[in-house]
Amino acid sequence: MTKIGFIGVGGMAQAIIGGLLKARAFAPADIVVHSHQAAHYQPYAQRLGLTAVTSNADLVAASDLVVLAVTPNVAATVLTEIKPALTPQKTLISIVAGLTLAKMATLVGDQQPILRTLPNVNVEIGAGMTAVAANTELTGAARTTAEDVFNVLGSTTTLNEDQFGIFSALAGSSPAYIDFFIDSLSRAGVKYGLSKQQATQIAAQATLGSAQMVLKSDKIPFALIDQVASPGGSTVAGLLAMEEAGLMTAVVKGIDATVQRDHENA
Ligand SMILES: NC(=O)C1=CN([C@@H]2O[C@H](COP(=O)(O)OP(=O)(O)OC[C@H]3O[C@@H](n4cnc5c(N)ncnc54)[C@H](O)[C@@H]3O)[C@@H](O)[C@H]2O)C=CC1
Ligand SMILES: O=C(O)[C@@H]1CCC=N1
Repeated sequence: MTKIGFIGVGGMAQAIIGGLLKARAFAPADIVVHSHQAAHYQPYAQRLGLTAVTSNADLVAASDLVVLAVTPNVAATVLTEIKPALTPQKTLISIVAGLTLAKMATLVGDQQPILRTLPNVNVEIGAGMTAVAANTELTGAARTTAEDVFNVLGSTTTLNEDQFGIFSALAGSSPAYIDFFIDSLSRAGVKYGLSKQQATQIAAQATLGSAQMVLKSDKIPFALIDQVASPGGSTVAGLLAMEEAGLMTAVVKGIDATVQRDHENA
């Protein structure tokens, strides 16, 4: 059986592991974990029945797929550390925002098959959106095996690396922005007397249904807006007030700041 190892067991690694376990894509024991704080990963591994190892090198030795899930500031150090344990039979999968295939190859060698990915947190419930880019060493069955890790966790799209920055903003960071929007809707509901719990359920379901409608419909979002905004009705009044407060500009400015920081971190 293919074994998948995670270097770094923070929020994102746990979202991926949770999604893989829910999809029954890997047996718990075939998921190997290590991070620099035993107190964090050992109880987690024990609770889920994962295999915990005590060093990054041991993790690489025990894994066919090695997922780099550390923060960007330590990624280069970790790749240099694991280089001696990597072989061309193993696939290195990075989820680190801003870390290019070329930079990884300089640290672990040109022969290493590598898949650069950018998943989002919704992989945890099988509703993720993940960008993938493979280097020239990753081909055939090995590439399929690596990409399938993310196919079982939701949708995937192959992207040129120069588009990872905008993808990271639109899909990687946006769950936080969409949660912000849902919370704003829900807070408005509380203002009008709904309980926070009920208002959040209503706002979240309306957001979910609207996203599904955009994906299923052949209409663009602007046409769907017109379908909701009845002539002389309440929705158009709300839309105009939101736009007067600068909703679209606020969203685009937020994405600009996200993309800029992603470039700075690269
Ligand atoms: N949070 C998200 O929604 C997304 C995060 N990412 C990327 O995922 C990566 C991890 O992000 P988070 O999980 O949010 O961060 P996090 O801070 O929750 O997790 C980082 C993990 O790395 C471990 N670590 C640090 N130094 C280490 C070392 N030398 N050896 C082994 N493990 C070490 C930490 O103990 C921790 O478990 C980042 O590179 C980020 O860019 C990518 C897409 C989405
Ligand atoms: O905030 C971050 O840096 C990462 C990248 C995409 C989502 N979270």
